[in-house]
Amino acid sequence: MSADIGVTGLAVMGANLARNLARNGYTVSLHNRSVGRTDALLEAHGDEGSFVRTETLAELVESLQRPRRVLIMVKAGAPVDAVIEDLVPLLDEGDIIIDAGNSFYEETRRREETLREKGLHFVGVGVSGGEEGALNGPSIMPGGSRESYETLGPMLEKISADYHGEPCCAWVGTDGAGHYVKMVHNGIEYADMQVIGEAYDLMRSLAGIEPADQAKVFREWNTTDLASYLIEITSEVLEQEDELTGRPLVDVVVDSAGQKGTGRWTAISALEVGSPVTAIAESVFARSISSQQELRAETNAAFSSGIDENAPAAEFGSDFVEDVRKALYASKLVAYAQGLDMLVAAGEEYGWDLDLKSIASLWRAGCIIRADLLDTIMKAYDADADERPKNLLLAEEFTEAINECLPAWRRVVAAAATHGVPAPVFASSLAYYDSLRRDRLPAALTQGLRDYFGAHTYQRVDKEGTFHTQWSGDRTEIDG
Ligand SMILES: NC(=O)C1=CN([C@@H]2O[C@H](COP(=O)(O)OP(=O)(O)OC[C@H]3O[C@@H](n4cnc5c(N)ncnc54)[C@H](OP(=O)(O)O)[C@@H]3O)[C@@H](O)[C@H]2O)C=CC1
Ligand SMILES: O=C(CO)[C@H](O)[C@H](O)COP(=O)(O)O
Repeated sequence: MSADIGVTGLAVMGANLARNLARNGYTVSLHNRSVGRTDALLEAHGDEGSFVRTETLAELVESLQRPRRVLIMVKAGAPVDAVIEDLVPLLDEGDIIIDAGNSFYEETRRREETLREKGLHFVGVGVSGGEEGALNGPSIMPGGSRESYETLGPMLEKISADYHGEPCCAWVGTDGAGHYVKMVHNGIEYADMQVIGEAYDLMRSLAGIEPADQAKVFREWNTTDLASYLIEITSEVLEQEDELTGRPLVDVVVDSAGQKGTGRWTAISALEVGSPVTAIAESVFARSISSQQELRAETNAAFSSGIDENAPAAEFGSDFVEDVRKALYASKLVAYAQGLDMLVAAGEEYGWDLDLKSIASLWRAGCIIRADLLDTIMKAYDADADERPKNLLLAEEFTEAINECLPAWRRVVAAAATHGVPAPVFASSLAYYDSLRRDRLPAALTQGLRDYFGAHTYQRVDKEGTFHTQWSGDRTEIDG
């Protein structure tokens, strides 16, 4: 029997996607560089659907119906190129290679261009949902040609997460657009997790709420406008007790956050397209600082917080917890606003007509950043182009929410600074909001300084033109 699709790369994600495809009625050919993974999958789950066991890529390709669809789910980077190099001589014009890993979008653009010249479709697909999502329905963000989506789309939509009858899968744009959207999803994921961490740290350090009690707080928050997958699993992580020591498990986990690259790429790309994703970038830096273990230990020994130990203890009760919830929600909105802004900037840069409403719809289920607020985000972009908000914060629902959270947000950032608890994303999100909101920024002074030392010129608020002042000369202003 010829298979509908081949999957190569059967670690956690590939194996679960293959099972998901088979459970949905597709015949799936299986391949992995080391055949042990293929056999392990067949042994444990071979009865879940129709699978074809193959040992080589040639056998995999041979087993597929045309046009052939080969889904690669290997480690991002050089392994993807290695697999493509081995696959290409085995394929014919019109066949489709799908890279569903977390590949860097520029590499996807390069691969797509090279393979297009050979008559092959190369589809970079963002997949989110981790192990569980890959099996039961992930959020899927496919790029590549529209033509390839006609063949591939129905299959991807069928295995994607279902949000009230709608698939969390839609074509997002050509070449690297799918991987770009997934990358920004992960950037938001970084910020979302960081603000959760800051809320936890503040409630623990200032209000003395232990992890098991915080689990209850997060569970309660999950019934508010913060409701989301990450808030839900935070309560589960916080209530977990370490079997070995009886302590909260979170206390015996090394406080050094890993990162595989997507957050860093988001920050780099944002700098390149000129999009100020301060919350996302700060959350990447927060992970970097956390992993500077030796420097942190030395600094911890060298400095104190500088807080007056004899000052009367401040009260951090239930009002503070509610303030933290509001600061968390406002900062989370900023992270989404920044991620979506960045997509608009990247769309202009790379020629993608990214539809923010559709993208928000893909994130409503299956993915790590799924949250109730995505429904509201979708509605905010459900308008004619000239009526869509320029920034998510300007959507009516969110303007009201920010106004409601603002006093609490300021109190929390002030408390964090006063008491020496780092809250980089709470603080930078507030600064972002204030920067957008203020009528004048000190950028005018920056322009003056640039003009002073480099004759970079400036514009005036009261007349057209470009001007230069002879700052160190007779101080006259001349046309620039
Ligand atoms: N884990 C997650 O939650 C998520 C992961 N992703 C992305 O999905 C992809 C797969 O992730 P995951 O399942 O965690 O697996 P890994 O990223 O750990 O990759 C392991 C797989 O890559 C294969 N591989 C590595 N090097 C090569 C090579 N040179 N040639 C051929 N195959 C190679 C391995 O084969 P072998 O068994 O022979 O070593 C194995 O099948 C990655 O891009 C990841 O970033 C996306 C969303 C969520
Ligand atoms: O894509 C994912 C979730 O959406 C992966 O889990 C990814 O590994 C998360 O990034 P990092 O490992 O850098 O935290």
